[in-house]
Amino acid sequence: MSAIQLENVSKIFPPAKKGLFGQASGPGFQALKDINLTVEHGEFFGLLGPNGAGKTTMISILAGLTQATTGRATICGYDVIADYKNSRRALGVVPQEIVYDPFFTVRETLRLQSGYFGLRNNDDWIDEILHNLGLSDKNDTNMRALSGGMKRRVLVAQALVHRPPVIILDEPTAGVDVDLRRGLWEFITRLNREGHTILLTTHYLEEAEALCGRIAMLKAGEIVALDTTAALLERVGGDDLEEAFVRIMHAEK
Ligand SMILES: Nc1ncnc2c1ncn2[C@@H]1O[C@H](COP(=O)(O)OP(=O)(O)OP(=O)(O)O)[C@@H](O)[C@H]1O
Repeated sequence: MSAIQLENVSKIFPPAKKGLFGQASGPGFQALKDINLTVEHGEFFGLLGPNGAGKTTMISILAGLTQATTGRATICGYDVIADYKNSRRALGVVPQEIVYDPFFTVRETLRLQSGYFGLRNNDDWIDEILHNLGLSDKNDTNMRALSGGMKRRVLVAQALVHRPPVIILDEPTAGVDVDLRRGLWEFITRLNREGHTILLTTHYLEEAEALCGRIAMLKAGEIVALDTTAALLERVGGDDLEEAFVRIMHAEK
């Protein structure tokens, strides 16, 4: 049983409705085309692709936030639709968008998140997460009083409160300073060493090159490369992953 599995997953977003009677304005948009992907337990996996390639759509399907039009997705063997509760329990997602409740402090936010998973007395683990993300001194700070980078740290913390075996990070280092980047990657690498499966999307390709054992590249909803980072670099050539990425994205199909 794999950590993450997508079998023949396609996603067509319905067309926007317009007019008095809400007529469909077009054929809809195909964001994912017949995706087959397996991530094994313990992998540090990179999902790369240009803006609009379909990365967030794929993550939303795995998190049960968007339904695939066709195909099937599982987390630790749990179907993301039929067995939503178990699949969601096995997964921690750090979303790309910064969303938060402005009425709570950092600790209250994390206690609330723990409550969603039925976890009481989770403060020891919350303390450890806060420490590792450099947030200990923001414990009692209201969410709206945090800087953008600090709010992002809280999103990471929220994804980890229930100690999920699979962690998906959707561009977690966008807009965060060098210190947090380093701290965050140390912490995530440690979690990976302890057995957590990590799926990361990022536009910082040097981060992906340093961290990910295997990489999938998405282009216009299709997987155009899938291999170990080392094999990709060797096969495509170039000095680094950024050059390999550019070559793959510009290659004719
Ligand atoms: N709710 C929606 N309705 C219609 N189209 C959508 C919807 N959500 C996403 N799309 C379209 O699907 C495509 C894939 O979007 P997605 O957000 O998955 O890309 P991405 O690879 O995560 O991009 P980025 O790197 O910019 O975050 C885009 O063309 C986007 O406009």
